[in-house]
Amino acid sequence: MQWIENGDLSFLDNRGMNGFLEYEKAVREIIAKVRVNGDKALLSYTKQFDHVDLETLHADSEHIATAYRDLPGTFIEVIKEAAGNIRSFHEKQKPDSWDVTHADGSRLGQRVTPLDAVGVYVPGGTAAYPSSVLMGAIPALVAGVKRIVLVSPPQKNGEISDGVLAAANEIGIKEIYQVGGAQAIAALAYGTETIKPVDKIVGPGNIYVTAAKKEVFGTVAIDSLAGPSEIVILADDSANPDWLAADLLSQAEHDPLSMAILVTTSKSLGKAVESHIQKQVRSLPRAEIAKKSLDDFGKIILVEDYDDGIKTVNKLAPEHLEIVVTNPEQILPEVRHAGAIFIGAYSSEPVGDYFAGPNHIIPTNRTARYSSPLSVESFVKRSSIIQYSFEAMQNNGRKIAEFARYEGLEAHARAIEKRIQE
Ligand SMILES: NC(=O)c1ccc[n+]([C@@H]2O[C@H](COP(=O)([O-])OP(=O)(O)OC[C@H]3O[C@@H](n4cnc5c(N)ncnc54)[C@H](O)[C@@H]3O)[C@@H](O)[C@H]2O)c1
Ligand SMILES: N[C@H](CO)Cc1c[nH]c[nH+]1
Ligand SMILES: [Zn+2]
Repeated sequence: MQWIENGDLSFLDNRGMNGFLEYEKAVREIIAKVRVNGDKALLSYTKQFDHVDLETLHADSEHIATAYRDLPGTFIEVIKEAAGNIRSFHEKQKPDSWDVTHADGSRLGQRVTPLDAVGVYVPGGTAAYPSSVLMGAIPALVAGVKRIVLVSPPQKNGEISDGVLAAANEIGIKEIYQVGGAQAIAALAYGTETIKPVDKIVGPGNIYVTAAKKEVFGTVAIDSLAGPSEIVILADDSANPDWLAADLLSQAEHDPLSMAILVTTSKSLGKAVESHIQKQVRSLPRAEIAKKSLDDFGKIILVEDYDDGIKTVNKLAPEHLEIVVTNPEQILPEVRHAGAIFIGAYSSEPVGDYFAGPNHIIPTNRTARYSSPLSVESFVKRSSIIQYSFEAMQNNGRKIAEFARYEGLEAHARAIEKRIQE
């Protein structure tokens, strides 16, 4: 991990969307081929990139039954409980339609309607993510989306992961295709013989998936350009270095491009966290990924005091922020930019990844400055309702016509004036 003791955060300039450029050409070609060759291109790319020769794009419905047989019953219970927590949290986010009738009889309002069809991308290249099935699809279910399509690449054994299928089945998602990468995004956006297009694509994925989402944006909506996972921990001497090391590793193990950062007022804590990381990383199955991520992007940033720490955190605008200081409640109101904020020693980041209820699809790459975690809002749209009465038109028509004429739009003015009584 690199130590930063002079407040220099210029490393942030090298993250962000710059990396997309080198993948854009490859991804454009994949999308173009899917548009022309449909299912045939999906099957051929799955063979090329996932090394699986599929007979069908549909997830095998018999496999759902065997997935249940092969998974431990305790894990199914955990999926059910996590799904319940995620559903309850998202139920609170439901936006309401409203309208107001004024004294002159005019009615103004806002009507909220769910999207018709959405695609949920569930990553599956280097690990399977049943948790992302729950996080991607439950807010869509709560919003009332009728058609939810799940895509995820087949695993090395040639099939979609048991856990992904079981999680989808638990929440009633039936339309599932075993295809991933940029080709899956192209299919969701433009449609193929088997996969009918959707209106919005959500969910995280690797650089190919994200570059493809950027490319199809406009034809469909997307949730965000979610980059590799990030964690920032703001800690003082009161924190347990062994636990902090474990939390930093939890995100470093996702991807060699993940970013794990400790911001601390205590040099001795930093040193202790560093040595715990070295001890812990060796025994991790994904040690190589975690090591690469920490070597390339891991940082220990030494700050003068809490104020300096908060300023640093706000500049980093991380996906996940843990606040592990003596009095975290004092810090919380000062945090302006962070996707999810975990408070105190027991709120370890994986609590949010799997179980607590808030969504784990969260803005990365400093986009927490202006965007929010995936939510029920992501799956609805609003229509404005405008109903003018005779009286409202007589009271306001002349003002509207004046505004229109100022803009040089005579037809607008006349449309209004036809309705005004002399
Ligand atoms: N933000 C979140 O909520 C969240 C959740 C889970 C995972 N993640 C992130 O999602 C990512 C998952 O990545 P992954 O790779 O494991 O799975 P993935 O499903 O995103 O990508 C796998 C696909 O990439 C395509 N691909 C691989 N090599 C290619 C190549 N050379 N050319 C073209 N296409 C290629 C293949 O089609 C393959 O199916 C990680 O970065 C992880 O951190 C984020
Ligand atoms: N931490 C990831 C988001 O950055 C989400 C996740 C899924 N499974 C485990 N973790
Ligand atoms: Zn995680």
